[in-house]
Amino acid sequence: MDKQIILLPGDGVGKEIMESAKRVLNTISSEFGHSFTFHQHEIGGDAIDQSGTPLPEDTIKACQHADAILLGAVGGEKWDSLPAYLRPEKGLLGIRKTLGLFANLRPVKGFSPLLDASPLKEEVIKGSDILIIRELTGGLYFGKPSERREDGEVVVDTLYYQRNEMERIIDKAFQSAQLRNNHLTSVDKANVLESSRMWREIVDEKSKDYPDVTVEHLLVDAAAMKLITQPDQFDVLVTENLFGDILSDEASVLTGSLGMLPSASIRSDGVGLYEPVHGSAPDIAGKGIANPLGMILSAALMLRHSFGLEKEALEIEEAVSQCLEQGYHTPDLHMKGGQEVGTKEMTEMVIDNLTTNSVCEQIGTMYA
Ligand SMILES: NC(=O)c1ccc[n+]([C@@H]2O[C@H](COP(=O)([O-])OP(=O)(O)OC[C@H]3O[C@@H](n4cnc5c(N)ncnc54)[C@H](O)[C@@H]3O)[C@@H](O)[C@H]2O)c1
Ligand SMILES: CC(C)[C@H](C(=O)O)[C@@H](O)C(=O)O
Ligand SMILES: [Mg+2]
Repeated sequence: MDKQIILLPGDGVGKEIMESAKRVLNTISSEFGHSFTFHQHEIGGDAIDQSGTPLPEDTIKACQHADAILLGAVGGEKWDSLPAYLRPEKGLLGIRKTLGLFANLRPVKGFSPLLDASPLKEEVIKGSDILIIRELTGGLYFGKPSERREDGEVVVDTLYYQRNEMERIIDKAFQSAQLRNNHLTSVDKANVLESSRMWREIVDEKSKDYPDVTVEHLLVDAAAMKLITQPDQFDVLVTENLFGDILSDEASVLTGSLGMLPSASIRSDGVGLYEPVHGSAPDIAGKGIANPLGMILSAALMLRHSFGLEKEALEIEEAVSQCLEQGYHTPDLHMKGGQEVGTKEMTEMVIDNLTTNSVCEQIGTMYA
């Protein structure tokens, strides 16, 4: 299979972990006889430094013509004092919006060797397997106006959604629930927000089209509590943009580290963008200790979702699982025993396991 893949390493640890993903994909392509061609472009702070904008035109064009996109992370202190419209994060929001990537799938699946790496009790997190579906191109992130008023004393952010923007993500969530365990939790703040009332109304309307799916509504504050006290109550969780951002970082605690979570940003058809859930981690950037697994697992999601390469995706997931079973872990994973390694060594171990795996064991798909 011949594929053109755009790499957007971005800033901080983004560059370090992108190298890991590229190496793993090169291994997969030579093992399976595919041809992946990589084209690297700038986004975020890196792009501001090079071209004065967080999302250059040539990056947009390249992404529009690609088969898939991998993104590392954007942001960092260096650019913190820039006005909001020029910050690195605008590059990420811009590419998501420009490509119409309204559905962000964030699978939260614990690997058993990491049960003791979480501060939560083993019996609580055991078997955690949740698919968070986050609306990605609407809500507070994109509503206008978003401004500080002239006298400097008033600020406004606008939570704006059109009905169809809610309908399409809710449909996606019901369909994902049907491919998993037919249970959907919808998270909102319908006791306060008008937008959440419309959201809940749509979920109830849509549930008639998916009679096999049981639906539970939760208010976001209670959902945040239940996510880490009774994670087994969740299977597919759907929510709007900001709630999904916050809940997914919280849910990463179930897996032992934020560095473990992959994600897929997609639309109904066309190109998909794959990115770990975490950011540029300025506190550890440049030290060679970032956990590359969220990025590597994002590459596996890309193979599965954009290219239909299920076997190859499973091979990567299995190789990651084997590394952890062998005790290899980066410092963010507070595993008892085992061997602490850096980004490069961890990547090396994944590649080692990939090249020695003769049979691919089915470990279940990361998301439906
Ligand atoms: N997708 C993205 O590009 C993205 C996502 C979140 C935050 N950000 C940006 O990143 C910058 C830093 O934000 P933050 O510090 O709040 O969040 P962060 O996700 O970068 O880091 C939060 C904590 O998690 C740790 N961490 C994150 N990824 C890790 C990894 N792969 N391995 C080991 N530890 C890891 C960090 O060291 C830090 O302690 C900000 O500019 C923010 O806007 C970007
Ligand atoms: C960097 C930021 C704009 C981004 C978001 O809030 O969407 C990040 O936190 C994420 O989760 O992908
Ligand atoms: Mg986030």
